[in-house]
Parts: sequence; C-alpha cells; structure tokens
Amino acid sequence: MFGTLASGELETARLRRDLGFSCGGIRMEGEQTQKLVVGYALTPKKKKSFLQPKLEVLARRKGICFVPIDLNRPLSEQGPFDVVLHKLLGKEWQDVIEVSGCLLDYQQKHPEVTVLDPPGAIQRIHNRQSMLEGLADLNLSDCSGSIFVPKQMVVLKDSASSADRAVEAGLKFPLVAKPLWIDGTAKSHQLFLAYDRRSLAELDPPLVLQEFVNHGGVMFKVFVVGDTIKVVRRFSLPNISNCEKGKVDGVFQFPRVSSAAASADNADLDPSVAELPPKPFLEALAKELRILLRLRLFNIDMIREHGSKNVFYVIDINYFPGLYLKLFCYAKMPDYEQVFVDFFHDMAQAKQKKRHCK
Ligand SMILES: O=P(O)(O)O[C@H]1[C@H](O)[C@@H](OP(=O)(O)O)[C@H](OP(=O)(O)O)[C@@H](OP(=O)(O)O)[C@H]1O
Ligand SMILES: Nc1ncnc2c1ncn2[C@@H]1O[C@H](COP(=O)(O)OP(=O)(O)O)[C@@H](O)[C@H]1O
Ligand SMILES: [Mg+2]
Ligand SMILES: [Mg+2]
Repeated sequence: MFGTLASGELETARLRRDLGFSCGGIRMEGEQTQKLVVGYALTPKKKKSFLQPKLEVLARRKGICFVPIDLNRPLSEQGPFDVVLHKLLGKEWQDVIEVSGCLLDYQQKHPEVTVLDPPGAIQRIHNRQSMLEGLADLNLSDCSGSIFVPKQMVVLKDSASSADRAVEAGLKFPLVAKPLWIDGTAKSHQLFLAYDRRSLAELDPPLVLQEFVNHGGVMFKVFVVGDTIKVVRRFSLPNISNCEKGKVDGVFQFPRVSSAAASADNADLDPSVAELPPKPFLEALAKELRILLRLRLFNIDMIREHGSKNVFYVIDINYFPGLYLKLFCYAKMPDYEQVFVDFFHDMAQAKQKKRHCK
C-alpha cells in the first residue's frame, strides 16, 4: 500500500513538474490550447475523490480544464462551458431538479453544451425499484451470458403486513432489505438481511425487499464511461446454505462489504466464482444499458448465480460512482484518470468536427 502511495505521489509530482503545473491560466510547455471546459457541480466529497491531481494534469495536457460551477449564480452568467458534469445530493439535488427548467432552457440556448448526465435519467437511479426496471427485457440473446434482476417488491409503509405480500409475490427468504431511495447518505446504503417473515416488522420503510442470490462471495463492478468499460472483482456476502436458512431467524444489518479496501482481484478464489463475465457479453450489456438508462457515467454491480456458468443478476446501479478511495490511494476503477481524459478528449474532437462541418 505504501509503495502505491509513494509511487502515485511521485508520479503526480513528476507530471506537475513536467508540465509546470499552474492554476494561473498560463500555458506551459506540453499543454495544448484549451479545447474543452468542463464545468462541475460536485459535492465536496466527490470533488476530492474525483478531481485528483493526476486527472487534472493529464486533462490539461489535452487542453481539458475543470471549472467549478457557482450554484448561487445562473449558469448562463458563467462559463462558457462545453460540458456540465454534476453529482449533487439532498437539497442541492432538489434545487437542480427545480432549476432543471433553467438547465433545459440553458441547453436549448446552448445546444453545444453536454450535460452529464440528464437529471431525469439520474433520478431514475435514485430509486432502487425503478433503477432495475427494463433490465430483464434487454435483448442479449446472441450473447454468452444472460441477465436477470432478483425478484423484489417495494414496501412503502407498514412493514409488518409486508410479510403476507412478500409470500404472495412468491419471494423466498432470506430477503435483502434496501432503503428505497438513494440520497447519498450512509443510511441509504444501510442494508439488512431478513431471514423470516416476523423479522420484516423490524424494518423501516420505504424499502425494497429483494431475494438473496447465492453467488460465492464475489461480485463484479462494471464501470461504464461513455464507450469504455472496466470490470473489477470485489468481495461480497458469502452463500447462505439451506441449513443456515432453516436455523437462523431475525434481521441482521450487514456492512458495505464491496466497499472494503481489500480487493478480490488478486485473492485465491474458486475460478468458477471469480472468472470475469465474458467481454462480448459486457460490451453488449453496457451498450443496451446506455440506451435504456440514458446515462454515460455509471456502474452496475453484478453477481453470478452460484453454480451457473454465466447467469448474472444486476443488483445495483450507481450514477457516476466512486472511482478513487482517497484514504487508501486506491483507484476503484483502474486507470480512471486516463479513461476520463480520453472520454472528454473524444468529446472535444467530436465538437470540433461538428463546428468544422457547419
Ligand atoms: O452503492 P455502491 O455500490 O456502494 O457504490 C457507491 C455509490 O456509487 C455511491 O454513490 P451514491 O451514494 O450516490 O449511490 C458512491 O459515493 P460518491 O459518488 O459520493 O463517492 C460510492 O463511492 P465511495 O463513497 O467513493 O465509495 C460508491 O461506492
Ligand atoms: N440480491 C442480492 N443477493 C445477494 N447479495 C446481495 C444482493 N443485493 C445486495 N447484495 C450484497 O449487498 C451489497 C450492497 O448491495 P447494493 O444493492 O449494491 O447496495 P449499495 O447501493 O448500498 O451498494 C452488494 O454489493 C452485495 O454484496
Ligand atoms: Mg452496490
Ligand atoms: Mg449503490
């Protein structure tokens, strides 16, 4: 870990030195003339984890710069921006929705500005029910794998009576209980495992009850940035045996296993569990998802049904997810800086081409 830290810092320092990195707007040797201005509206946490010095330096080399958006001033008075990149939460998110009329208006007046991503499309991902809608109907028939979503139902109130409804809906215990709304708070990521009917009464709605799918304790995080896909293994919850299902009752909160610093990438794992999903399958899936979700920056959490060859379940979709764990100097999405720079660079080139064609 320390090796990574030292080499990461060293690399950034070298890049800074090579470029004579400055924020003063003076163009240094090795930098290109400004080609793309990315206005960003991010939470302080997101800004810290995403806007790493390495990203800024690599971006500058390609003439891409990041400028903060002042949320207290109209967008039209700021910029000009080529791209508006945003991830906000709670009240600030509500404001974005309320002013999304303004955002739409701004986009109509400035069709050359790309908003990453449309607020309406992101909102669908904030609800654990709507986020998975339509996934099971994707056309992936020619592919080397199949995709499902776990059987689930929404509980809006009175979790005590939800037990009957869960049984009627054919849901089998144990169930994973997830807060319905994702609002960036730790609470919206507090998940529980409910082993029996009675335990459902202890849960706080609104929530989603989802069947637990045995998957051998490994999950796949598939990151999508435009046309680029990266997949990594993460540790997950272990299988639940029939014996355990019969013996255990009650409700248990479980930790954010997949966010733990430990990576499953180099662990000694059963190959039938750890083998990455086939590349053509992921490519087809990401392509379909980009269209279905109308998003360019997202990740999906996928698990392989235990014992199957390539039967996968999507259990979570995250908009513009965490890419870098600052505390551990660890890129959750490997090489994310270069991937984003290439993504923005392609965008700049496409814009330039369009301008020339006019
Ligand atoms: O849901 P899982 O699969 O755990 O993935 C989460 C979500 O993407 C979080 O965003 P949201 O809360 O909007 O769902 C994100 O927070 P940020 O985008 O704020 O970084 C986390 O990043 P880290 O907190 O960096 O781990 C990332 O680990
Ligand atoms: N249906 C499921 N079956 C088995 N494990 C699950 C299921 N749903 C979630 N998990 C486990 O719980 C973790 C968190 O669930 P997830 O839906 O990804 O919520 P979050 O948005 O908080 O990451 C997953 O990474 C996985 O380890
Ligand atoms: Mg998740
Ligand atoms: Mg999530």
